[in-house]
Amino acid sequence: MTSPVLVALDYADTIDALALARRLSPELCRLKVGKELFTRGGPQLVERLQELGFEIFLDLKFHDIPNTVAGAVRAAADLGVWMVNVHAGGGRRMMEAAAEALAGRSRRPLLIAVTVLTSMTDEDLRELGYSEGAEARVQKLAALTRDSGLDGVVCSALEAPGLRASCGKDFCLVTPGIRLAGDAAGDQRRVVTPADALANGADYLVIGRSITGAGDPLAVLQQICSDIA
Ligand SMILES: O=c1ccn([C@@H]2O[C@H](COP(=O)(O)O)[C@@H](O)[C@H]2O)c(=O)[nH]1
Repeated sequence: MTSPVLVALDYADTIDALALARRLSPELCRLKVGKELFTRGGPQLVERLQELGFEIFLDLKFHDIPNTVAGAVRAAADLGVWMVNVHAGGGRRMMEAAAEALAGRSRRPLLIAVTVLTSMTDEDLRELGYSEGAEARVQKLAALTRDSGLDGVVCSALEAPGLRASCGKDFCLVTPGIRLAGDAAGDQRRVVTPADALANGADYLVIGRSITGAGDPLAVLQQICSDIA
């Protein structure tokens, strides 16, 4: 599997999610299961997607006290997922507890932390009381994530060049907010095309509605894969 594409299965119905998965191919993408679909389908749905041959990014963005997050990350690892995440805003002790929960496993998921959601702007951050903009805040949270022993971060591909420079080539950069040229941004604010995201240094591209909302999702996925090959 060399494709960097992670298709976000944001469905309200497990039947629709499984139907889309059956139209796609594990050769072309991994699948991301987020809060809505997991709340509908639970671990059984993740297992069914894995049985179809897909590696799963369990995008539940855990953010709680260290003991609780450690337990949640352990449960995700027991499910056999490929990647799991927490919120960097939970702080060093929370992230260290999450990393520690996976230590010593022969096979463990990649553990990454969300920095600043790609739906947020500098103005949104100001409203929350942060004086720095998204770029600076992402840098700060990524440094804390790396120092806490995690594998990488979720960020916008706009921040990828700076993070490559500061965090090195082995730090995993997972980038949602991906839009094909001409697609509506919707609720996303820091958006980048697939080719530009990879050129900026992203490792993985999270793509939801540009694929799932298409008339022929497989054709769009194939086009993206051939454009970035
Ligand atoms: O900062 C973040 C973190 C996670 N996401 C998730 O990625 C997908 C994006 O879907 P699109 O339809 O391509 O906008 C979605 O599941 C989000 O929960 C994010 O967008 N930004």
